[in-house]
Amino acid sequence: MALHLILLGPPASGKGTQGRRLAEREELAYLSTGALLREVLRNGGPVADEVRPTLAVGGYVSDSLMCDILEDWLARHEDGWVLDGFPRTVAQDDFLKHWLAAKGQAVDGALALEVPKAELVQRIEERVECPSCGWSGQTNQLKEGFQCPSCGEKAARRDDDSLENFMHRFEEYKEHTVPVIERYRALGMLAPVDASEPIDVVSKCVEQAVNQLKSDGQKA
Ligand SMILES: Nc1ncnc2c1ncn2[C@@H]1O[C@H](COP(=O)(O)OP(=O)(O)O)[C@@H](O)[C@H]1O
Repeated sequence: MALHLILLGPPASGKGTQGRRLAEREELAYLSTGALLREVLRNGGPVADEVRPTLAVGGYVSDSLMCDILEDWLARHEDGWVLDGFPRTVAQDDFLKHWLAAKGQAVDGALALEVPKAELVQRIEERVECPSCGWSGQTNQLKEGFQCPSCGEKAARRDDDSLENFMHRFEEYKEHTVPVIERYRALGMLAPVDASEPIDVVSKCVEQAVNQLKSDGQKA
């Protein structure tokens, strides 16, 4: 069954870590729109110039550009996916629904990772990412010499992980993404997950939530 799952939650709630694990377990494609945008920045060009000022201050990139990027990615991944970082606004959610509906498909469910703000701030201070393979985690997970535990290349803090930038992203999240979460909750398609627990515990909860979403889907 080609599952279409979306992962919602504030910055640093663990969407990258859990999204990758979930996609691997379910044999689905995985997209982190944040990682994709950071790759665009590294490669340079007109799109990089367009998004750089927004990313630098923790703002959301325009819906039209994000939908264009997604349209291209979705067309290349038709066998099911986990989306991390999209839809981040109600307009992006409308786009996704229409895109899937045109193919006779729909989102199967949304997972919302929940973490208190104070804990998010702590995580941001310790967060690192591997520019080579996209792995994301905490500094204490790195191997000696700041090496990525997944591919061995050098990991680094993200340019946008200053406290000020996080605060702006968090406000954007409350204003634009929480309404998306409420939409899925109202539809009975939201699985909230306590993501303040250790990584393996959260993975287990995500697995249970996805199994529940699958069996709900079979009953519907
Ligand atoms: N769907 C999207 N719409 C608008 N902006 C986005 C979207 N996805 C990613 N971004 C931009 O990329 C940044 C980093 O995203 P991400 O890596 O998911 O980090 P986090 O969830 O920790 O903020 C966001 O703060 C935002 O500026």
